[in-house]
Amino acid sequence: MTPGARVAAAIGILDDWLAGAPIEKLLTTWGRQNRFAGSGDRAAIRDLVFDALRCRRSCAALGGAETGRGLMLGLLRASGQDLDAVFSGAGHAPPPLTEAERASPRRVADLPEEIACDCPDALAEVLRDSLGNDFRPVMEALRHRAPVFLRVNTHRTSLAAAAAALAEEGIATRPHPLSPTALEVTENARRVQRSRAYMEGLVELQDAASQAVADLMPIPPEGRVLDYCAGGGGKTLALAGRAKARFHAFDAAPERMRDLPERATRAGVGVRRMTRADLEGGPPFDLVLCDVPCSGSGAWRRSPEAKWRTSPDDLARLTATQDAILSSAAKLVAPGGALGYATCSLIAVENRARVAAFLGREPGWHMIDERRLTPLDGGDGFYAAVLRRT
Ligand SMILES: C[S@@+](CC[C@H](N)C(=O)[O-])C[C@H]1O[C@@H](n2cnc3c(N)ncnc32)[C@H](O)[C@@H]1O
Repeated sequence: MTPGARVAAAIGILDDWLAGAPIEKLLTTWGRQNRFAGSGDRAAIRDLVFDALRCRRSCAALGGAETGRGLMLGLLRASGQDLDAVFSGAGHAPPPLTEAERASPRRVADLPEEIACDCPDALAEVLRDSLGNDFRPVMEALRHRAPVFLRVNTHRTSLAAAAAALAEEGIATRPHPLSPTALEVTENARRVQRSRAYMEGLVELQDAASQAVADLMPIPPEGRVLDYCAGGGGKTLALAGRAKARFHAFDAAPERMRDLPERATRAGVGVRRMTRADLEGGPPFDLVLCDVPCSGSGAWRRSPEAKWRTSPDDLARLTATQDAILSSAAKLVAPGGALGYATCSLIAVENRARVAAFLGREPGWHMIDERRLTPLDGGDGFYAAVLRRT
């Protein structure tokens, strides 16, 4: 496909997204309906779409309209590309620029602050309150692609040996200060999932801040550990890779854990999936981690759709769920045991405020550790706290 044809495809997908369709579904449908497009074309179109979504407000302002065409025009204008070469009208390329489009603003720096930093209107106030002086730099960081990180399975290998195995396959990495198990991929990230190191379980794809959250959890040697919101098991495996203990995983939507046994086998660790009945009848745990559902605002670089589709009502529903999860999970912790709370959110009401509310309503707990990370630390934004039962 020509660059113009790729842009035309991205315009169509963005128009459907603006009409309310979910982005992953649109990209999959486009791939199915355009089987002539190779993997390079599909990846390039995906990049264009995600780049425009991250910067929706500024792209629309620079493109003169909040349409697929306006967003792509704004995106290409912001990166200084030759618009007439892409919007040529030749072949499958989009039609040439109109006079009005030529007259749109040219530089992101000339736009008002909240538009220039692509802050969603609906959450602007809570983001400003939560981030304080970091508001502008964090929102700016969220306008760009996230780095690719790997977690080295230190159960199987060392950081240096994993980096050497990846380098043999042309994948360049470097250690990252957020976690002793983290490698940042600096070249050929798209090769990772086909690499021997990945397939043999030496490394997993996992954000470095997510690894830092697992690092904060006090794993009792030989004790019983429960990942209470296990999902695909990213945190479960990060915990199990770190220490010898008996690891268990639970999720209110058990189907989310379906790949966990295969991933655990690849990593060479044991994880037992639990049902609600197992939890109700079983002995307590020495550590229970609640990696709760949240706005995902710390991960908006990877999932930019959520940046524009999360409302204050969604936040209210999420905080109620977070409170309920903390209260249920606390009942599963043994005396003297620990309760971990984690979100990939930058919004204070989902973070420290939830822990404070829990400590206010449940006697016999105190906080022993806490960490707040933003994309300025290099990885996704995360919040984690560890509470001890007295
Ligand atoms: C942020 S995701 C977990 C991600 C996962 N820990 C990881 O690292 O890959 C939150 C998970 O909580 C689960 N969940 C939602 N409500 C729950 C509840 N009341 N009890 C337990 N899990 C719940 C969701 O199904 C979802 O899989």
